[in-house]
Formats: sequence, structure tokens, C-alpha cells
Amino acid sequence: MKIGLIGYGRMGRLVEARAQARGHQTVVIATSRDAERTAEELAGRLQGCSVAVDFSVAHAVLRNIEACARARVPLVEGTTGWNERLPQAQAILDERGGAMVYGANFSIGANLFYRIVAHAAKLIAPFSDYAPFIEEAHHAGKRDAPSGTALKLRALLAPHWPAEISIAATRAGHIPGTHRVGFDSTDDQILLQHEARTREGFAAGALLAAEWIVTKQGGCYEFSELIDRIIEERGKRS
Ligand SMILES: NC(=O)C1=CN([C@@H]2O[C@H](COP(=O)(O)OP(=O)(O)OC[C@H]3O[C@@H](n4cnc5c(N)ncnc54)[C@H](OP(=O)(O)O)[C@@H]3O)[C@@H](O)[C@H]2O)C=CC1
Ligand SMILES: O=C(O)C1=N[C@H](C(=O)O)C[C@H](O)C1
Repeated sequence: MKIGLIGYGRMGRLVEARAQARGHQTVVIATSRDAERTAEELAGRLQGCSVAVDFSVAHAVLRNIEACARARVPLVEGTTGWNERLPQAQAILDERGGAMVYGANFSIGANLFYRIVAHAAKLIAPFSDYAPFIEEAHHAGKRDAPSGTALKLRALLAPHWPAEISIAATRAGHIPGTHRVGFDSTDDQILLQHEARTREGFAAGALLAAEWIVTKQGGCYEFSELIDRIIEERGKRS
């Protein structure tokens, strides 16, 4: 694949290294130096890419989605902090026939964790003494809080607990990404945790998503849907 990288920081560089190891090529790199470019201008730069991977900043995401859709380049959207703009993103993709796979967390483990948390929520909710809470911890350089993954976890719990669910965010040192979901009762506490050891898992998932979205003509997919398909296929085989 000929990859266009939007964002060339911690994640962008890692995606490039893994992509090269899999025989792909980076042909375009866009950074904060491209911040003033319009969607049309960025689309011009992305012409000829087979796929784009965006790990940049939340305020640039709609422009990046429009640029990819204009250039007819399928997009892997890994940036977090733009959840409330998803309907606008979908409208852009619909209007221009673009293809995008997005996810707050591209690690396979975190996506399996979503499934475990959803199941735990269903199991525990009928026991009214238990109250859920979320904790997340990340490196000091992370801009958004709560993390995109914590917001996704809250969305999984919300149908079972109508009251606001507390999310505590820690920003310190070099933590790649830890998420905990707890259920607290008078007598005990149930604690579930996903801890990324490095960022490699995010990069590997983003490449998996890139190799998948490149085959799609259009549409807006959440990465967890892709994981659901993989779980289903592997379940049939075993
Ligand atoms: N979905 C997932 O699995 C994961 C998501 N993330 C998310 O990815 C995003 C990036 O994270 P990370 O790599 O750690 O961040 P970094 O701060 O390390 O990198 C951000 C990059 O974006 C570039 N940038 C800034 N403004 C613009 C702009 N207007 N247009 C294009 N590029 C721009 C920066 O440019 P410059 O180099 O010039 O500063 C930099 O290269 C965050 O939202 C983070 O939450 C992170 C890890 C996993
Ligand atoms: O910024 C990060 O580093 C991470 N961001 C994602 C998020 O906001 O959930 C995923 C991961 O935890 C790392």
C-alpha cells in the first residue's frame, strides 16, 4: 500500500515503521506544518495514496476526513477527542462516497476488553448495590481527557446505569494507556483492567484496519465491528 500519514508523532512514526516492515510505503506525511491547508489543498497532497492513516489532533479531524473523501483515499482515523462530531463526519463521507474506519483504541486487546466489559455490565446491572466507575491513565503528553477509550467504555455501561458514570483521568510520565472498569458494592469490588505495555498494539491494529478499509468502496465503520467479524470467523473455525 502507498500510505499517507496525517500526524507524524508518537503514533504516526510507529505506524510507518510497522508498515515498512510489512512491505508498505509511506508516500505522504502531513503534520502541524499542514495545519493551515484547506481540505481541498490536503486532498491534492493525498492524491495517489492507497490509504491514509490519521493520528493527529482532534480539531483537524473533520478537515482530514473531507480531504481523504475528496481524494477518494480510504481513511483509518485513530485520533481521539472528536466523538461529538461523528454525525458530521458521517455526513461528509455520505456526501462524497468516502470510506473510513475509526476507533478510539486500535489494540486487539482493548477491543476484546470492550466485549468483556459489555458482558460484565449485563451480568452485574441487575444487582442494584453495584455502582460502576472508570479510571484511565496515560502519558503526560496526551492532550485529551477523558481518553477516547474511557468514553467508549462509558457508552457500553450507560444503557445499564442511567446516572452519570464517573471517569478519573491521570496524566503522568510515559504510561502507554491503562483502562480500568470497576463495580463497587458495600461488600466488595469487581475490577477489570486493560493495560497496554507499549504502543505497538495500537499501530498493529491501525495497519490491520488499513489493509481492510483499502478494499472498501465507501462507508463508515468502527474498528470494533472489524474485530467482531474476526471473532465470528475464528469462532466458526474452532
Ligand atoms: N486509536 C488509537 O488506538 C490511538 C489513538 N491515539 C490518538 O492519536 C492522536 C495522536 O497521538 P500521538 O501520536 O501520541 O500524538 P503526537 O502529539 O505525538 O503527534 C501528533 C501529530 O499530529 C501532528 N499535527 C498537529 N496538528 C496537525 C494538523 N492540524 N494537521 C495535521 N497534523 C497535525 C503533529 O505535528 P508536529 O509533528 O508538527 O507536531 C504530530 O506529528 C491522539 O488523538 C491520541 O489520543 C493515540 C494512540 C492510540
Ligand atoms: O493518546 C494516547 O496515547 C492513547 N489514546 C487513545 C485513547 O484516547 O483512548 C488510546 C490509547 O489508550 C492511547
